[in-house]
Amino acid sequence: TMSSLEKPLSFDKLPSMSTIDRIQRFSSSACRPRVDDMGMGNCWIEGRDCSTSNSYDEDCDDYMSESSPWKRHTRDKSQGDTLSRRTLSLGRNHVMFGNACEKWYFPDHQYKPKCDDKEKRDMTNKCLKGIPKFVKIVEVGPRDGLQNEKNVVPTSIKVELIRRLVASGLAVVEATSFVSPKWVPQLADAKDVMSAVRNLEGARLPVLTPNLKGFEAAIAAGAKEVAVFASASESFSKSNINCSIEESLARYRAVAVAAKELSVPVRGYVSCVVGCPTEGVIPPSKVAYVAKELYDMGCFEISLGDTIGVATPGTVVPMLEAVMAVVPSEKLAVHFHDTYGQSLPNILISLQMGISTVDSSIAGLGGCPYAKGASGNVATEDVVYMLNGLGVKTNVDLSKLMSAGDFISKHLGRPSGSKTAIALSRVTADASKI
Ligand SMILES: CC(C)(COP(=O)([O-])OP(=O)([O-])OC[C@H]1O[C@@H](n2cnc3c(N)ncnc32)[C@H](O)[C@@H]1OP(=O)([O-])[O-])[C@@H](O)C(=O)NCCC(=O)NCCSC(=O)C[C@@](C)(O)CC(=O)[O-]
Repeated sequence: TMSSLEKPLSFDKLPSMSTIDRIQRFSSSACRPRVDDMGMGNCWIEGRDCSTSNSYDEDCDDYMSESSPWKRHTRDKSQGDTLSRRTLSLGRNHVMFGNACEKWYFPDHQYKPKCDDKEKRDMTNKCLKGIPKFVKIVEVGPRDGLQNEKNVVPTSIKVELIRRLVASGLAVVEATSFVSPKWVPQLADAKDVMSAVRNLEGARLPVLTPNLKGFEAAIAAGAKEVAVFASASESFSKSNINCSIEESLARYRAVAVAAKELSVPVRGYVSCVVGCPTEGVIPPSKVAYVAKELYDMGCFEISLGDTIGVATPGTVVPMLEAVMAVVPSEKLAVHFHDTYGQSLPNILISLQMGISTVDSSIAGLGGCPYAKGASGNVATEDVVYMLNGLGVKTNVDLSKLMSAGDFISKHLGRPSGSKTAIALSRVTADASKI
């Protein structure tokens, strides 16, 4: 039996707007305590001073060149004051939830390297060195999430969800798919969704297009960016888009040519980058081949999808190494499903390898109708929480994001799939009783 702490929150306990408001209040700079009020001593101030020294960086470079063959691709080569940026951000994160909870979020041993303790400081930076300063999050909930819902979500709810996601600061929100309504009835209202959000400002709103027919319909509805989706598994290609990998690439070349004429950016997906529901293990060389084909036809970014969520860091590393040998890391994104709870470690190792674009889905919605057993994508709230903790910028407001997650979870009538959303709603509920 589960203890009360372990029980998932029931629907009626989901965070209410007043909870969100409380978080907002906690996170406002007006309430920010002084650094030394935060129970973290002066270590971060000291950390900033120390981290600017050259030897610090050189130590890290030695480590990276010894143990990280992918180093040449990382964007973030010299981060003299990495630690201080992470400190400031950590401070914000910390403040957000108040002193009462600090011991749960930031155990002493994790984030308190002392200046005179060179070994500890080096260790911290060896682990954080490759991680980019900024991560672009591509929100795929309205598309990848809602395509898999048993009940079709009304157009007005989809539109409101997209609005809220954009309002949270997400710069890219995948809005819908112009695919066959016979194959994916959940997104049969693509035209109406797109027409309603086409003039929304502040974010790019790409849509999936499996062929020229879909591309033309998308453009007619007002889409300004599209995505094509190939697979590294022959059998998944067949079951998802009813053609072989080569046939799909030929279709996508036609889409890429048409898009180029209109200056419409095309994103490329590769599915089943680690495993396939029918073929099992997929060799990294196959993934690299498909990724390179998409890149060569003009895709500005290639998203590597662990469609059924079987990857672990142990399989992500060789897969990324193979792909990075043919496509630059800054053109790559990772797209993890959370079937085995491996998404966050998979993302972390991807960041350490220099990836700086991460796909995720609000409230962990998602799955693929043609990949049985695949669970939702990694939850955007969980990704933002982790990145905040690492001091990586995302420009996403976690409280507004939670409001979007709350909105869709309430509509779907089930608790959020985001552990962060559930935990924060508990924390703020507890705080309100103090
Ligand atoms: C690719 C097709 C269309 C081939 O489907 P098909 O049946 O082989 O297509 P067809 O060319 O033979 O045409 C059959 C009918 O579909 C129509 N049709 C043809 N194209 C379109 C279109 N674009 N929009 C609307 N209608 C279309 C076409 O006009 C015709 O209509 P009919 O004459 O029978 O009335 C179909 O298999 C399909 O739509 N598949 C989409 C499947 C899908 O959306 N899967 C989920 C997204 S992929 C994913 O989730 C993975 C990802 C990206 O997230 C990454 C990861 O997690 O790994």
